[in-house]
Amino acid sequence: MTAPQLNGAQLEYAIRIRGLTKHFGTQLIFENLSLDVHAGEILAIAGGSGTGKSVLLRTILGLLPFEAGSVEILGSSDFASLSKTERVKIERQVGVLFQDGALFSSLTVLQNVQVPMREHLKLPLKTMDALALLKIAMVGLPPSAAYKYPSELSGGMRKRAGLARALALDPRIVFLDEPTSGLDPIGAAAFDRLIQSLQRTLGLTVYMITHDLDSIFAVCDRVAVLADKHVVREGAPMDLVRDPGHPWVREYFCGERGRQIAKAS
Ligand SMILES: Nc1ncnc2c1ncn2[C@@H]1O[C@H](COP(=O)(O)OP(=O)(O)OP(=O)(O)O)[C@@H](O)[C@H]1O
Repeated sequence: MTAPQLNGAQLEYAIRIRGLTKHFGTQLIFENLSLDVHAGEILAIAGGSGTGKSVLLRTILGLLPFEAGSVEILGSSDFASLSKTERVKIERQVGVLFQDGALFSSLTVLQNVQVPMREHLKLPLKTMDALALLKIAMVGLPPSAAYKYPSELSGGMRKRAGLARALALDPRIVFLDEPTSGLDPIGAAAFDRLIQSLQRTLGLTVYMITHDLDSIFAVCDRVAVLADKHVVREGAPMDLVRDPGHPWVREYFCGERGRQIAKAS
């Protein structure tokens, strides 16, 4: 596993969040939330509905403002204080797979994968075609999928196409928003294996929002649990089973299904 580097030095943390406070109007979403994402790990973000998993993702990506705290990505200064040029440099090293794949319906898979390339790289079309086909193969799609439109693909294939687009610029961090939701258990397990193999081969840091206990135990190095407006528990999945430390964690990880999966893994 190759850890991300900054000016030649290995980075310990891919993301560092400190003292984050965020409101929507009068609704407090995060209060003094801190979280470290280790370089080269697969981190699951879990928590009940409405605890802010998606808001945290969008906040890290700089898509939502916040009132206090800091977000550092790949050894940068606080993301919010970066110049436009510095932000673009970081953004190029980050890939995102949104929940529904967020593909453009009027573009083929190949064209979808090329969207970030067109935005950030100045390459001849032939080179972009070759690169996009490579990414499409990397996520386990057949070459014929490249020329299909999203509506012509199964849900699992759309997720893979979205992942190919997230990998378009060879990112160092990949954010996945519920990557296995809507997939049958076999498709979900195959997608988990794909993520793990890409993470190992490319040395990626993976930040994955998930409700899927199978995924958490199969591929995640650590889990961070959101509740009560901050991260209430983080650690290896088995550590959370042994020592839940919070009622939601106990209910989720130590219920019958959690215990069964933990026992089998
Ligand atoms: N743009 C917005 N404007 C106002 N409130 C918002 C906005 N986006 C999210 N919220 C609120 O922030 C809270 C956290 O929402 P979020 O979508 O992050 O939850 P979640 O943990 O991802 O939930 P789920 O697991 O159900 O997807 C919710 O109360 C939601 O209503």
